[in-house]
Amino acid sequence: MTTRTPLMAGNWKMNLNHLEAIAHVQKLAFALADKDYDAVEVAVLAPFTDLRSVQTLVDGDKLKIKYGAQDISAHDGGAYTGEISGPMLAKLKCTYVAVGHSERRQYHAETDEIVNAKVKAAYKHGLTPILCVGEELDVREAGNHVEHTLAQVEGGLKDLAAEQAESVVIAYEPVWAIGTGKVCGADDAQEVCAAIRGKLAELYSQELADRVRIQYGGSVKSGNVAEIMAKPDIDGALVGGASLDSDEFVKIVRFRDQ
Ligand SMILES: O=C[C@H](O)COP(=O)(O)O
Repeated sequence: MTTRTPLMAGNWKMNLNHLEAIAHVQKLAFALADKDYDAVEVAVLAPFTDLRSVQTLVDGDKLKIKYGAQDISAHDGGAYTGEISGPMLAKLKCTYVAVGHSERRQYHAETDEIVNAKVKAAYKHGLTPILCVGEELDVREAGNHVEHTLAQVEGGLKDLAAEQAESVVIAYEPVWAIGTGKVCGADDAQEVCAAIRGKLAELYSQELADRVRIQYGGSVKSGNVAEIMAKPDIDGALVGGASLDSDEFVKIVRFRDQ
């Protein structure tokens, strides 16, 4: 049986300046112990302006917390005002980068083609993409949520070789459950996460599908994380709001105790 180490990632979104980021990571580092890191991989996805500060802290104190960015340019460099490239993130020793978050798709018109180009840019520079997928409320109400989400998975991974796809992290985030306090039921989340694993098996192989970590995201808190993590195809959480509270995020990391 394949064992997948759960990945608990805090997506800070556009919160915490670089000083607040240092204080926040210090609190996490103080609270988390080796036994936590043995059981769970812990990561923070910080705003670009925080990454150097987070890197300095993590390197300096040899912290086991991983970190990454919330977006990446599809381009390696050049005249793309405001963008941040893969080489820049790699230089900051980022491990992860979120790609195709619904807020990027919604507010920045990111299509599956753009998301696919960003996933490829991440791999090109040694970063692990967290490919975010999930349906809007009207799609769920119409009963098309599985089909919609699987199309995003396929679009995001288009033309990727198995050697790359085997390390991808997929975050299933139903848009209607993000920041709303409305959690997708654990059974409903499991239904889609199982379908995503099935899609990976179809695109690549069952062996590869069994190795890929699939997270759930959308109003995850210490009070609901255990139920979500009990589902066989859910291997972690992408946590927004609750990751800004260090005590709450530590409880989420320790989901087995909740
Ligand atoms: O990336 C994280 C998700 O958008 C979830 O955000 P949330 O936990 O605030 O609902």
